[in-house]
Amino acid sequence: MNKNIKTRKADQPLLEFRNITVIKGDNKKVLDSVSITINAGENLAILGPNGAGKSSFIKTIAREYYPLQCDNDVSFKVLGQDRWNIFDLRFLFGIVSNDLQHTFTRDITGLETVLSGFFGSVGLYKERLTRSMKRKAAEIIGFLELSHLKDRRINEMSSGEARRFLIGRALVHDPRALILDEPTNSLDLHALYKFSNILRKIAKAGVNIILVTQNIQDIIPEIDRVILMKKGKFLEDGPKGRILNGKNIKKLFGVPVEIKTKDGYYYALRA
Ligand SMILES: Nc1ncnc2c1ncn2[C@@H]1O[C@H](COP(=O)(O)OP(=O)(O)OP(=O)(O)O)[C@@H](O)[C@H]1O
Repeated sequence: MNKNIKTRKADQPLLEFRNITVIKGDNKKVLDSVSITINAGENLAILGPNGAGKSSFIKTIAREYYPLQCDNDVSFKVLGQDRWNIFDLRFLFGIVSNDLQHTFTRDITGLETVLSGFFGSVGLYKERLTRSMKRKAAEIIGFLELSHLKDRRINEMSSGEARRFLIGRALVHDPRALILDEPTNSLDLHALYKFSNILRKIAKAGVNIILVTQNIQDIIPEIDRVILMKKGKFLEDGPKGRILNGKNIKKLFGVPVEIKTKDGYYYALRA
């Protein structure tokens, strides 16, 4: 993978949110006074049950959702800056969500999917492709072990394959962090293992991973920090070994579990 894709040093935190509250629908606090600092170079997971507010948190990073500004002590900064051009911000964070995947239903090949990342479009129209764009897309596709599928239409791929192409699309801009929203949804065991290995490869190449999930076993060994989220709030935030215990997981999902670890992965077994 291109050296540029490695983490670039930043003297500011990648993201600094303080007291972020987002209200949606019928006065529902989808985020309730959330505070978090993410430093450059950190890999983290946000773990929580359905409806915890995980996707809303990602939408707030992407500025699809905006926080209330009722309090002076609200911070909504990315790389030390409050104001952002929305496109710059979305290229800074490579966001791959199930919503995005649902927009890729047309006859777009894997290669076109990745190339469309340069334009923030869904597939290619009359965009001018440069040689360096083509070179970079081929490099990323090779890195993600997808070369054999590059000419296949995305709507004729398995969920796992399509998702990897969407990750490729997000990587064309050398994002500071790759934000993945429930990336293992609908993957079978084989696809899950494959996906996990590819994610580890991306993290080892120096791309920071922000993984949002409801499955403990999605947390790859390269992720050290875990945040537990429920009802729009962050309940716990810290090193994985301290946070992932039976008591916390019961608090989160309401079921008694025993936590086991193997080869750097964590598993919740019914207690
Ligand atoms: N635009 C919106 N309008 C109304 N309610 C919303 C909106 N966005 C989110 N919500 C509500 O906020 C809560 C949190 O939703 P969100 O999708 O962020 O949770 P989640 O943790 O990602 O859940 P899941 O794991 O099921 O995807 C849910 O109750 C959801 O219905």
